[in-house]
Amino acid sequence: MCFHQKYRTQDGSCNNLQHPKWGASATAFERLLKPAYKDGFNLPRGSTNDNQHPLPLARLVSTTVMRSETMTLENQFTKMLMQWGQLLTHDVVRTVAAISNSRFSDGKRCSEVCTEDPPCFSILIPENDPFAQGKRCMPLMRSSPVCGSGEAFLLINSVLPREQMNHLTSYIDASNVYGSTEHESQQLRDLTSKGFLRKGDAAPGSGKPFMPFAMSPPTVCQNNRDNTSIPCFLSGDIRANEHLGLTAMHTIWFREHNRIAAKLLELNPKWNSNTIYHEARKIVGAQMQHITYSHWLPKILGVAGMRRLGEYKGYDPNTNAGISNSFATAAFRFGHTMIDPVVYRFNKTFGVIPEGHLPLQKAFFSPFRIVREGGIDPILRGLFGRPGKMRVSTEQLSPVLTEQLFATTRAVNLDLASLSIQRGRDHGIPPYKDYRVFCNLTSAQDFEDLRNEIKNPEIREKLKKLYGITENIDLFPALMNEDLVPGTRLGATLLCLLVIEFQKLRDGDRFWYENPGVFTPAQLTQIRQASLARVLCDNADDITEIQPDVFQIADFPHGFVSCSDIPYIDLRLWQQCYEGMTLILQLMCPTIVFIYHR
Ligand code: HEM
Ligand SMILES: [Ca+2]
Repeated sequence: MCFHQKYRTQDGSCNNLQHPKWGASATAFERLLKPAYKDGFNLPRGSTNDNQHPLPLARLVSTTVMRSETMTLENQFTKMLMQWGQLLTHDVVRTVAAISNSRFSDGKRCSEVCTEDPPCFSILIPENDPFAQGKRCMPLMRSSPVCGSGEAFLLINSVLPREQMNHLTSYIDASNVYGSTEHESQQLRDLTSKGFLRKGDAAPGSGKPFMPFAMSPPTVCQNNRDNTSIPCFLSGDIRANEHLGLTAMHTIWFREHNRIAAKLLELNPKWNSNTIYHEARKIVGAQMQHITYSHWLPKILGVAGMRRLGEYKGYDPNTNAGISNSFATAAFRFGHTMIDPVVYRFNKTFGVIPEGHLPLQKAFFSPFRIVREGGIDPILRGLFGRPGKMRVSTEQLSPVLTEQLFATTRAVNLDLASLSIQRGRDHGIPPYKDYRVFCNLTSAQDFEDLRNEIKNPEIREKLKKLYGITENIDLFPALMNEDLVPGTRLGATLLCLLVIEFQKLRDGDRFWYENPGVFTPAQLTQIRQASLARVLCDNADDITEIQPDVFQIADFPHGFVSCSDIPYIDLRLWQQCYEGMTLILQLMCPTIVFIYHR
């Protein structure tokens, strides 16, 4: 039963009143196309005993068409374009992982046995792999299936194909700050205060708080090699410590909640702690939606994609905003091809800090570098003060990601490209060819038929050598190897898949910030003032100058303005009027408050 609630639930349920589970946490991913499993319902295509249409080893695909030593710099956008993409990912998708990393049959670790016995689906390494240093496999465990899926019922001659689950609320609702379940949100809230999030230690200098630490059990972050024992930070999404840029962004948004909560409390001393919490949460989520759709997406989708996305026409209760499996497992991983292998760290004048820049592998799961090496500001300046990595079809993932992923915290290094390819097979993602048809592109019978989207003949030749027939081509590597549609940062099929998903996330969200009634018109005008630059100015330790659009390259001091010149949300529009007023005065109240404060 859904009651008409004023605020989003913590787990996203009851956003759609007719279909309460749409977009909710811990529900199955949507499917754009029927899943493709070897046996029709459970076994991944390309598992080793598949000799009908043998697929190349995921790792071989990775080293052949996904790994690149060279990198071209963006000519328009900063590293923040990548960073926002990852933060956004962690608002909308986290696949529920396997419940164990050991073989069910005998408890041996998947990383040791290198087999495909459940839940292991190990990534085998070709013998002549030049970078593998003698390893036989990288561990991968199959994602948890939805209970009862992946089964054949012989008696009634029916199958339920294996489906995977999203742990997060699909909606862009800042669940990366607040958590995606009631339990998570309670752990993050300071229940003794009036609507604030729990704080950690104070940052030296500014005194602004870090996020609290995740206490017991010991976290992966304590594993760093200098024997310091700084645990991971606790946030709404468990991946917040994955690398320093992401952790810095989480810190900014956690502080933004408390900043807004403090202002709302000042304006409305009578509000109770739940009202403060939910009003602040609503404003934070709305800002994330606004930044995503007004500032970030236009740079990714370009004019062509934004036209296809169309204007917002109001909430559509028939649209299911649940994330689709292909978006999680392939399409939105396009961000992996925008990762620069260096974490830049700048001081106030954009000189390098004494501790220096960092190779990316030293930035994985290392919150101690935030606590001990100058806080979040240097990392944030590195994100908006440097051009990003350009998406180029011959330059995909840096070797840091294909050879040294999580090297500091794991016994066996991982390869991000192999993980995505193997994960696609684990999830039964149909081949690239089928998505082309779904997107109204030509059906590729032959590798030559890919020439409009994958222009480089060498890449087509490599794909042909790897896959043999076009029916075999995995979705992820093919999407990544498409040439960019002019004015966008995406290839043709990828553009189609992202437009569909972002339409659903907007139109299927009853609490979408522009949906009439969610905010008053005057409040909405204020939300539209929001920018990431403003959030950085307000919540970094000491960032006083910034470019108004932090995704756009600016070369300090050119293009930078003082923070006092960046528009802000005037929270006085959230001041509630006095109780006992007549209806007409209550309606006019926000305007009176506004004029009064001017
Ligand atoms: C340094 C930056 C990043 C690192 C180290 C990283 C690492 C990872 C890892 C290890 C996975 C899990 C792979 C698997 O086991 O299947 C993953 C998943 C994913 N990543 Fe990233 N990533 C980064 C940035 C990004 C960016 C910029 C985007 C998008 C713009 C992105 C989108 C995704 C998506 C959509 C998934 C699937 C999530 C899921 O289904 O649970 N990532 N990433
Ligand atoms: Ca969410």
